[in-house]
Amino acid sequence: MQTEKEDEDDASPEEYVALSSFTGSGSDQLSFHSGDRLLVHAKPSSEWWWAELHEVIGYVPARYLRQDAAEDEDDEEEEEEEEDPWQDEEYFGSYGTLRLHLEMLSDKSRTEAYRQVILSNSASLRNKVVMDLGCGTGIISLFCAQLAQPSVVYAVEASSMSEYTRQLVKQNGCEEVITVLQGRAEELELPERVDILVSEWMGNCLLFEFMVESVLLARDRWLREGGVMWPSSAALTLVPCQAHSYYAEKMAFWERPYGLDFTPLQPLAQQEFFTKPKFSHLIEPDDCLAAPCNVICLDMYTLQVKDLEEIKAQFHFCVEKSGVFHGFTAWFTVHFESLETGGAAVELNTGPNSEPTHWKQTLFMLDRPVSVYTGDSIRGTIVLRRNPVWRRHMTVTMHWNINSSTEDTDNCQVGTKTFPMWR
Ligand SMILES: C[S@@+](CC[C@H](N)C(=O)[O-])C[C@H]1O[C@@H](n2cnc3c(N)ncnc32)[C@H](O)[C@@H]1O
Repeated sequence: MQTEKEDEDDASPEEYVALSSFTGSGSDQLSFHSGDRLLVHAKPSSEWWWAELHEVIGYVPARYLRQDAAEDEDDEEEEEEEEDPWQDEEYFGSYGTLRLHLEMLSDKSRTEAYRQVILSNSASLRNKVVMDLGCGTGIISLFCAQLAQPSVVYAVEASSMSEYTRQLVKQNGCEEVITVLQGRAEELELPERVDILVSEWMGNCLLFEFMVESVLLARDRWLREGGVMWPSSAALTLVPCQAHSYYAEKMAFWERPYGLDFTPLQPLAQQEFFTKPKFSHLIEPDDCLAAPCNVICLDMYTLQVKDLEEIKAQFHFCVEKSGVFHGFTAWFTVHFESLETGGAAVELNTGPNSEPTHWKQTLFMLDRPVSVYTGDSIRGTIVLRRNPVWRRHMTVTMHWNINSSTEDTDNCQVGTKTFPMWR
């Protein structure tokens, strides 16, 4: 009797087209460019397939491939009917429940930053028209109505939470000022342009969920000439770091549990725990091996939706203390410009030197830790590539190069790794 796997191996390879470029890490992953045609020989897991390109064979991430449109038009039409690339039902479904709103409102640093922006700009907000895009429970709109005197706040919310937002607005006596509009911002009509567009759109590693696209589209459509964006700019910060306890918990554990050698499970552990980034990581400032560096800076006035497809930056860290380089940690900061003459900008920093927020930080583990020494340099690039199909997802590719500072070694170690978030 043949096993399923043998059946698969015997089948003739299927042709797939690459939706976007991919740079393989390690010797068993295959690199390819957008539009390349690959022959898939086997699908050992739902995430990684065994494929061939120009007579070279290796593992490829399944989510980068799609069957040829010409061959499979009917299937594709069916698929597209079934699956929304924005996954709005799931996305807005989760914002229709209290769990996420409780998490966000309990995050004092986050919520207080918005409160502070409004309070410190209350004089300038007088008689202004405000849009609060993705108002959720309406907290930012309520701050505007209570702490300043805008002429109107359009509180836009696509999830079913908006029904409660209306009640909260009424309950707090703000119905004269706040107009709650239920629907996707992209599909709504406002009676006028706005002076201020405020939104809390940031996701893990700044961009995940890509709500920022809705904000940019609303800016182009509804913000009046000279109007203000809050946040006004955003930065992604990166640092090479140690992660001893996470490494011990997920990888070193298999070295000798109960006195037995379980190391054959380590490659599996690497695939299972280190392929995707770890959200909700809290890095100790002491675990930073170098000074953190702002790798990406986005200007919310000039950023374009098309810029989000691929954001690439270079980094150069100078190792400040010897240790084990387990990976990179990323976090973001947003700035809110002041409207008052001489007023200070407000900053919301989600890094390890500020009060922890509900985003915490994002940890990207290398496949193998590397010892580094004071004076070594770590140079490289980071590329945030939006998923061409699943529009709320992206991959983060890091390429790095460690140059030793010690004279007796001519040691240059190079690595590349692509992390899906999540597809
Ligand atoms: C991160 S939450 C912020 C909620 C609220 N502003 C706060 O600070 O607590 C983002 C909210 O935006 C809503 N949202 C996301 N994209 C939207 C869009 N295109 N149109 C309308 N609402 C949207 C979500 O349903 C969610 O409630």
